[in-house]
Amino acid sequence: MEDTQVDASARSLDVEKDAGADYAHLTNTSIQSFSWENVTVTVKDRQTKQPKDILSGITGNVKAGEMLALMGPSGSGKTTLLNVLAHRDVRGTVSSSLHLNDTKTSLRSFRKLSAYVEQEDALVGSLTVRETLYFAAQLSLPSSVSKAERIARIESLVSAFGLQGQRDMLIGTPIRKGVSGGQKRRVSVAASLITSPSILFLDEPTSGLDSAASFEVINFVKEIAKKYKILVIASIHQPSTTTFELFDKLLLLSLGKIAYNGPVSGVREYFADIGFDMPLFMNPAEFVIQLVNTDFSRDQNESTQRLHTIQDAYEKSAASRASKASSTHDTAKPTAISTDTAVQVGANPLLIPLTLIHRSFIKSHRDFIAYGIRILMYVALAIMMGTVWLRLSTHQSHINAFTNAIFFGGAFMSFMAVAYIPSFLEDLSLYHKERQNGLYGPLAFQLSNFLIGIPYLFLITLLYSLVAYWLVNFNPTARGFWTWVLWLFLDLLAAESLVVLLSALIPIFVVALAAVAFANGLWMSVNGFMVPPGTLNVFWRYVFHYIDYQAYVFRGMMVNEFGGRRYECGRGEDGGCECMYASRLQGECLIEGRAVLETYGYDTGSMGKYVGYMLVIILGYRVLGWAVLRLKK
Ligand SMILES: Nc1ncnc2c1ncn2[C@@H]1O[C@H](COP(=O)(O)OP(=O)(O)OP(=O)(O)O)[C@@H](O)[C@H]1O
Repeated sequence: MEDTQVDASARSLDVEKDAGADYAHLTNTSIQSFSWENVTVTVKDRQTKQPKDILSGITGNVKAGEMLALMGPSGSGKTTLLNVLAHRDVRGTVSSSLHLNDTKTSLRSFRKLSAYVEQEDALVGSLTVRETLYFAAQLSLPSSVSKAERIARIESLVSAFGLQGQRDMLIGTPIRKGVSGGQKRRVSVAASLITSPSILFLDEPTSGLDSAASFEVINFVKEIAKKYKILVIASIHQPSTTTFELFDKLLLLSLGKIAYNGPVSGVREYFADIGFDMPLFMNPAEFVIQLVNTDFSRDQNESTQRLHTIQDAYEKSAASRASKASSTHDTAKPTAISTDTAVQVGANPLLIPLTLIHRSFIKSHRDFIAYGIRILMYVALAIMMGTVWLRLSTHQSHINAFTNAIFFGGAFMSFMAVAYIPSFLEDLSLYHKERQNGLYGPLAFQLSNFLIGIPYLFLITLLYSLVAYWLVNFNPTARGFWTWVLWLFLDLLAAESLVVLLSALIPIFVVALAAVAFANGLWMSVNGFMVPPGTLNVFWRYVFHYIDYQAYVFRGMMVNEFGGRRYECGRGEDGGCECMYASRLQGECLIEGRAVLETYGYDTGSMGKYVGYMLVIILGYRVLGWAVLRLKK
């Protein structure tokens, strides 16, 4: 089952895998230094509503092949600084001066040159390690990078991160065990390096890992940084001593200001010089964090005083002067960044939806719980419906049962689209992370989501109809069957598009669930079954009935059943003919199905028009869904 196209193409080039172990293309030759001066971020304080600096005057730099640790107590501003440095969106007013080599950075050049690894892995659990890197390459590399080169990059990254043994292992889903937590992190970092960035940002790369796994992850990153001259900036909580010592530099923050900025090797000496001796055998990372943390101190005044002493000492220190000097620029002679050696990021936008469809396809056929269970649920529902309304006859006493079955078939099936919410929210979270990394936008996501849904929803429609339609004994003609399939398929397409719209708008599981259930409840009550359209009061009719996709599905299915069928009337005690609906065939003791339709105000023509309305509604939901994703950052 796991023998996919990806494996096949990768295997065909297996001969190159060892050649890729030391891959020159990963080497950064364009960026020698990245520096930042006076980074200040001001927000409107939540409580006082006054301007508040959550970062002020942060200056620093990192050089090719160096690894900088951004540390500080919780709330000290690490994430905010990391986001400013990575040119990501930050709440508040940002003032900063960022330089690559000696050149002021631009967002465009920076995106091409850097990669950002989020705290939470943005991985698809049902892909293998190698497939993950393959899709990262497909989504981020331009078509000018040949297939052989892609494979070489993948293989070199697999070996650089010590993942040879896990190459064909799944990342892992909640029900299928995959690689370990530390290996997952390594895959995330490796995937972000596929574009050969010069600067790598890591947000809490060791969170959730034990100290051995943390050391392993950071050690791999360190080796890569040294070997390929990559500049690494990582925010990190409390590393163990050995992990801490892997970093070259430390930028220690507290309450938005610098408490220390300099070599890791000089921490002990520096703090001893300003009057804070580090006990022997103490983890230096723990020592410095405790020193600048004011949150849990018994004596708040004392800890605040101590922090001010440390921050003032840093301000006056040689380390601060050195940092400022190396972050100041000779703007008269800027060194141009050679963009020809910098990687060209960006896959062909036309191919991105195809790559996303390919990825979803692998995910759907491996992730049985998410997809197979839903199919089984629909088949079970079909059996339930077919046996409840079992073999209805064309006697007039079954007309109501037919109508109820039609309502249930359309309305309940669209209601069950709520089962798609968890899977969609998972895809949405991956999309948000990949969008932040500049891989693709809402259009590619919407398009691929819609296209991948089509065969799947058609399969559900067909399975459901094959069982339920014939068991119930709806209009037993091939034309009748396929017309029913068409309406149910459109129904599910609309229901799923509604799920996408509402879940994109409110991406919280329980709230999205409530919103979709409410919307479906509304569409059910005004679709014409509960209250015939002619009787429905004007507000509900004009505001909601005409934009209710379930109304067109109910109408279409009703016309399919009653448009051309006849039903036998009953016989009274005197043996006379008693028809529930009057029609031209009353003399033959029959009811023409159209008489049933008339009570709802339905005519039998214009099917094309109503199918058109459905397509407009589906398109409308998708366009709105796209707009929501576009507006939400
Ligand atoms: N509007 C605001 N009003 C007041 N304080 C704010 C506002 N916005 C952000 N902050 C504060 O700015 C600080 C910086 O947050 P940031 O997430 O960068 O810290 P952090 O060091 O990454 O924290 P953690 O380690 O807990 O993730 C926090 O203390 C936060 O409460």
